[in-house]
Amino acid sequence: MRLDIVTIFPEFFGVLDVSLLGRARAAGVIEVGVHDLRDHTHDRHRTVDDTPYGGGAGMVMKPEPWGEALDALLTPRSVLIVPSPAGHPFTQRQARELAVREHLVFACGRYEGIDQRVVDHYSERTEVRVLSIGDYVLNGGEVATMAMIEAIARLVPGVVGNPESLTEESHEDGLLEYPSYTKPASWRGLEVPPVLLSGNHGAVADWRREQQLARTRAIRPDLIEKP
Ligand SMILES: Nc1ccccc1-c1cnco1
Repeated sequence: MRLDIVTIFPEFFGVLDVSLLGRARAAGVIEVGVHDLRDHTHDRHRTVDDTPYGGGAGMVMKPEPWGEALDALLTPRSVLIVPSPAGHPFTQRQARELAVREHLVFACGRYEGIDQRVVDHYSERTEVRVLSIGDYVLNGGEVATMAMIEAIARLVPGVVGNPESLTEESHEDGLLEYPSYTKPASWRGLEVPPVLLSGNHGAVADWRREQQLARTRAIRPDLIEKP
């Protein structure tokens, strides 16, 4: 898989050289390119934004630099991902779908966003996904991009050492994960649930499933499909 990121803060992604993704890059499983949007400006001030048509506060990112930057990166097999508070929810299902794609290009917008014609133009030519990581306001797409890259990259074969560890996790099966415990069996007067010490694997599996359902009902009833 190849990831390309376009941003006005390329230094923000320096951290990708360490952590899980760093190993994946070293193993050649994932290639990452970070590109400065300002390299696609041609004025003395390297301008990437301007005032919004129709008035209003803030600035909008100009379409021309984005057009030049994305033309240089996108191929018909790419997916253009645009983080946005107005996007479709980024979910584990999205992460799984994107983890098997060849080429992801992330467009990190700032200010009040990117001129809408950029999404409209590329939607005619390639797959575009406008995605939100949650219902809150960030200053730009970089943090959202980092979160999505971590969620996606860890699903790419060869990135995580033990693929088993990818299955029993929250949202992987549509439910929240069960509570976990380790030694000591007693800590500050709190005991590990006895079933987990019983050695009865069937009983442990049943208990864990019950815990998943109870937790999901209590914390995220929205995740439980309506009949
Ligand atoms: N708030 C934002 C501002 C700019 C780019 C993305 C976002 C975003 C993405 N998911 C939630 O918010």
